[in-house]
Amino acid sequence: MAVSSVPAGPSFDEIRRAPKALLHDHLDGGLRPATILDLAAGIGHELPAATPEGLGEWFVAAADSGSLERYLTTFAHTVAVMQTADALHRVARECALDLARDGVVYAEVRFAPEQHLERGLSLPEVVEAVLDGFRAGSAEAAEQGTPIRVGTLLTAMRHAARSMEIAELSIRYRDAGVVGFDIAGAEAGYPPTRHLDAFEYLQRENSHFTIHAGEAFGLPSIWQALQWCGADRLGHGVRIVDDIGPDNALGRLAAYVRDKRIPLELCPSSNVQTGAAASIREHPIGLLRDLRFRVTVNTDNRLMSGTSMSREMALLVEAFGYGWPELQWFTVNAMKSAFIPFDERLALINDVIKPAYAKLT
Ligand SMILES: O=c1[nH]cnc2c1ncn2[C@@H]1O[C@H](CO)[C@@H](O)[C@H]1O
Ligand SMILES: [Zn+2]
Repeated sequence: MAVSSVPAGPSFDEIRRAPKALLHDHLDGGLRPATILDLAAGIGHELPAATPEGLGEWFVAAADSGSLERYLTTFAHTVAVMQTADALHRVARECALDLARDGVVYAEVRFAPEQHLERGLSLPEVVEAVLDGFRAGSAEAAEQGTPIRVGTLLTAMRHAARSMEIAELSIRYRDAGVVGFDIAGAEAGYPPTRHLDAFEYLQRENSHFTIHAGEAFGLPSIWQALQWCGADRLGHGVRIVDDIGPDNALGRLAAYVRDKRIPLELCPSSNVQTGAAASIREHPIGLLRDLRFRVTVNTDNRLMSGTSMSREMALLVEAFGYGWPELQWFTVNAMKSAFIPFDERLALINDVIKPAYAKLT
């Protein structure tokens, strides 16, 4: 008797070799565990584990907390070792190399300059060290045959009061590698409208920004981010499903998000860890894709989730049975939603992404 078998989806290794685009990745959430150990030893910072494997496991377990607030406490250890120009340069260089090795051809990596001033660096020194590190890592990646373009987003912390300064910093460095602005941190109790002056300033400067919204808090946060602050994209935005009824009827906000093609920077593993989704299989990404929202797949924090772009895609292949057409769609969606100029986005889509997926499908 012939055994019929379901054709297997793309394997992890095939996904790794396919070009991918990443819009939501935190620099201080993606350090190599060995680098944290090395940098911590140099400054006498005490860590909860003594080996790279042990430390990697500690981050994932500690971040697996069911709450965004507890998840965010793990960043104390990464931010602590990123307080000198050398350390920032190293972390940024390694980030570009790690993403390139994972097959990411375009990445927007974000971090909060205001969190790196503990040992005397100024805000411009922080930004320059990171931009230099990305340049060095990207140049090495190109030499190794895995070219990557890295754009930087400057994040302001939503509980703090420096968003205007950080917005100005993003404009000062807009021609040197900074492609946009973001706000992050605990969501409940810190609505994005606290930073309205910064967003209005950025709009007047014809700049781009995304806002973490609809992750730990629901629709009001998404509505404010879009209709008060003017965000170009939503960091997570996963709770937009709260505005989708039975029979998939869209409420006015969900309809607006879909009609205006507002990009959703979805981060499946991170959402499971913070409790925004019960499991990958139950993650709203399946529904949002079926309804043709502008869905993108992202890592958020590779260290805290023990993940990579390839792993996030492989998890979706496993959970939802996706094949190359869906993975290409996510990748093109991300590229269309990037903050670099239109002609550069188009070049990556037409010259890099589409030809590679054409060979795979
Ligand atoms: O998923 C998230 N939601 C909100 N804030 C976050 C998330 N991941 C990281 N950060 C925050 O962003 C800062 C700058 O990179 C990190 O230090 C962390 O506090
Ligand atoms: Zn994030």
